[in-house]
Amino acid sequence: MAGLVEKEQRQQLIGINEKEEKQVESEDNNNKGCEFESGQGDMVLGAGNSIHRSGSRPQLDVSKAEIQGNVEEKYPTILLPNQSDDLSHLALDIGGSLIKLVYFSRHEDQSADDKRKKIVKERLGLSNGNRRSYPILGGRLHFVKFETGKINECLDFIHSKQLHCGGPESPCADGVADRNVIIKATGGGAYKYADLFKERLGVSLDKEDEMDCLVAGANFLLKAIRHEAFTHMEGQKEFVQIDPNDLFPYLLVNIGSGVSMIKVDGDGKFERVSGTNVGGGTYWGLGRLLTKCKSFDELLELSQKGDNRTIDMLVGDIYGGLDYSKIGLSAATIASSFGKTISEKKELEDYRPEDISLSLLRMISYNIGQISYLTALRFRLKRIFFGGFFIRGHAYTMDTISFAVQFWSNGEAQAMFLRHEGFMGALGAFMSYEKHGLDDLMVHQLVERFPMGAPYTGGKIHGPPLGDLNEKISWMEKFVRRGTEITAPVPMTPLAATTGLGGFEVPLSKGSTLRSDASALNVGVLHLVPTLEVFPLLANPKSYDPNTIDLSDPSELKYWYTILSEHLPDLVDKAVASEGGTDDAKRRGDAFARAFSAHLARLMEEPAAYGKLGLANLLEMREECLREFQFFDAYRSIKQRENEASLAVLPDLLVEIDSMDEETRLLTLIEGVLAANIFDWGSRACVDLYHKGTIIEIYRMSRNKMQRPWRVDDFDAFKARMLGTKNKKMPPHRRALLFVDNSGADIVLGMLPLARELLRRGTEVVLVANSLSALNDVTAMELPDIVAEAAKHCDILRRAAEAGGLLVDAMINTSDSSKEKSSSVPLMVVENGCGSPCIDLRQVSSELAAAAKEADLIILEGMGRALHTNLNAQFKCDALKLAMVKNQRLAEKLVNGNIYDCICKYEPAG
Ligand SMILES: CC(C)(COP(=O)(O)O)[C@@H](O)C(=O)NCCC(=O)O
Ligand SMILES: [Mn+2]
Repeated sequence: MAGLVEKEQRQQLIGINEKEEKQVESEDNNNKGCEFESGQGDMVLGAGNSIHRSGSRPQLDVSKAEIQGNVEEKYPTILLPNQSDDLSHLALDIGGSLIKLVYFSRHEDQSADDKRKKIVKERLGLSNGNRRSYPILGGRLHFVKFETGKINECLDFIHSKQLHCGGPESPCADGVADRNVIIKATGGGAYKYADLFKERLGVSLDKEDEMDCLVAGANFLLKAIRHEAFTHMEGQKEFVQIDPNDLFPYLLVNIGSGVSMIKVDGDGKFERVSGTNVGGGTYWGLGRLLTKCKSFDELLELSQKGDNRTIDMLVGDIYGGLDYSKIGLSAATIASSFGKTISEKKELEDYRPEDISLSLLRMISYNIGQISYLTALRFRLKRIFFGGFFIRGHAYTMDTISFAVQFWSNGEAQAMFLRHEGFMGALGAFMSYEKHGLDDLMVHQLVERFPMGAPYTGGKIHGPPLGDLNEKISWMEKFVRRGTEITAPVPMTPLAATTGLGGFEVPLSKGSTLRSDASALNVGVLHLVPTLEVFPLLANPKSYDPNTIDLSDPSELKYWYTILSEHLPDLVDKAVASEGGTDDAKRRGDAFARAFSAHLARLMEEPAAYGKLGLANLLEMREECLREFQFFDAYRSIKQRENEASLAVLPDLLVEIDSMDEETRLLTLIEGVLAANIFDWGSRACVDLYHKGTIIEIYRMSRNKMQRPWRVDDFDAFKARMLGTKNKKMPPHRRALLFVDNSGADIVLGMLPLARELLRRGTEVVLVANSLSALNDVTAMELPDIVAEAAKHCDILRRAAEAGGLLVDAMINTSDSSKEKSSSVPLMVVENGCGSPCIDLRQVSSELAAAAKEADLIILEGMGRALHTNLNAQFKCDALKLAMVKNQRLAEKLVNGNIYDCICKYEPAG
């Protein structure tokens, strides 16, 4: 069994259902090839060790499969030791102008094979029984596009990434697939280019129906991606929260060359109920004839500089400049598209192509919006989602459609758009591989992250997202060599004003800032983390928003952009030093700085590029970006130094604390946590302080300054719950989750002494720490060693740590300590599933979710976890939020206070 658990770190875990499990077992026993069926499709075990499957389904090698965990479980997990990591897949949507690719790559497992995880699993009774019957592998979904006219670039890309063979880990001979590999594809090009794919890559394209794919893609996006749908009115993008349980029915309007209106009633349940032949093809066709434009994008770009009033007949033209207010029409409303051209003695050449393009665009968008609304009305559909190549993120198009829907519905209905709309078909094709299990993925299992590579390059790059580190660096260098600034693609400025009553003013001149199609389809990389769960103690998971600071306020965004930009040189120095200051590290440091700056610039231009942007996302992006350039722990040596210094004074602190009465002790402990939270390498002000004294001097100074009342001071209420009052005795909490923050004094002199007090009172303590490093935050990997060191000076900690299985080595040495172990409540460490200074409780590790089930007290510590995020979060159990505010602006904004003010916010279970 132990061997199995260890293997789990290296091998993928695959859940199968009962029936299959027996078959796998029997296959494994007699090791003979035979066919086995599953509810999900056929897989054929070949003679020998490999498995062949029919059609295009993923290949699983189930040879030497072992059941992991309890065989009595309904859906036990099995290990597939011979299954390689190459369950990568690719699907294509080959349209007339663009080829869209969706492909999957496995996560590199950054988590180490540590004993802590094994113990936590045992203690918390964590099994893999909740995994579904088919695997969703941890990995990333990438979205890439190419111009169809440059299909060879697309083939080169697939070839370079070996996507047609199953990913870089399983290259195929001479770059041509040696077996009959079949790739799912949709769109007309799946027919047109089938031979080319066969010739160049040796693969066959399995054609999937376009509409099936479209609907499957839309359903997946709407159910599984948090900020997928948005409204777009008068230039304002607003994300709409879709309840996946209340999605159907809806109207999907796909605007391609023509327009299809599809009533979607469920997964795979849809009907094309209407449509119009006046669509994208009409705009492009008529536009080409009338303006001589060479491409759709060029035509669209022209419209940016257009004034349709020279072409369209407006209500004001008919009514002598007045509104026709009796029927609700403003003077600026278009009475007749192109109507003005009949009354004038002008020829085509007398009109500006820009104006023609805008008139056409407005005519067609408006018409589609209107018919869509009427169709929705006919079928009593509340929601209308628009997608298709015609939209391609173009703000003016979306505004016009939205306007039409709003106008004709009297404000009752709203048009919605999808961020990944350009990839719906490709995603749907991808989902038609039956074993991915993507269809029942849930929002909390997907994390959208900023893509590295192409997106920074100004919108005209059709190249691949960058894969390995060398590619990333050489890509950066390419730009440096050329002296090209890495710029974020500039979004369109969609600020066309309306006149209110049914007509648009002329759009602002924005020809130079139009974001062309190539970048409009940029979306993040979707990280699939099947083990993530919603934190079970959230009182209102549906309305929970982790971010306290809303970055949709431009001045707020500008402030944090400046802060993070200013921190950058120092961070790069730390990161490079943490890797020994080698030339390679310097090169990576430089590349990281450029990539991060480019991301920041991109978000400044278009904050909602990857969904709703909060401060926590920015702080996480910085950490993700460091990891992309292989800086896994930039503050490694600082953390070590601070841990050692703090552990040296811990025994004295504990003696001091133990000499106090219960009440003074509790207050001193809370003060201690707040004071020690000053050791924060993410705060500019604090870092400046560290030059002025030693760790211990600063800690003393901080403690001496602790003066109540704190800026938010609920200590008395917390004390009453902990110690009771004269009239009311209170039982200890059963289990407390302590979300710890920084290394050094923060954990050693702040949170551990508090944990010790809780343990002393009979409360189990679970220290919740980061899975991956972020700034100087302590990680779950590091904590057992720190606890072990502290335990050398303290019996309470030692016994609890032993009871919690934390002192594994110590337990092995003292065999009879197991009896003693039972005399204490346990102290445990769990990872939180994040690698950021903040925490989004919608997506936490399964360990934490399991630990939370017994918990009745939560203590969130630090600015990232208790202020930037979760300050307003409500919990089902008692919650204490402790932090020192180490930023003047934040102090003013959140608590009307000053830098170094403290927050002690206690909220009893609701
Ligand atoms: C990154 C942090 C949230 C970390 O704070 P912590 O959670 O460690 O208390 C915080 O240091 C921060 O918000 N820093 C940026 C602001 C500044 O430099 O003032
Ligand atoms: Mn921190």
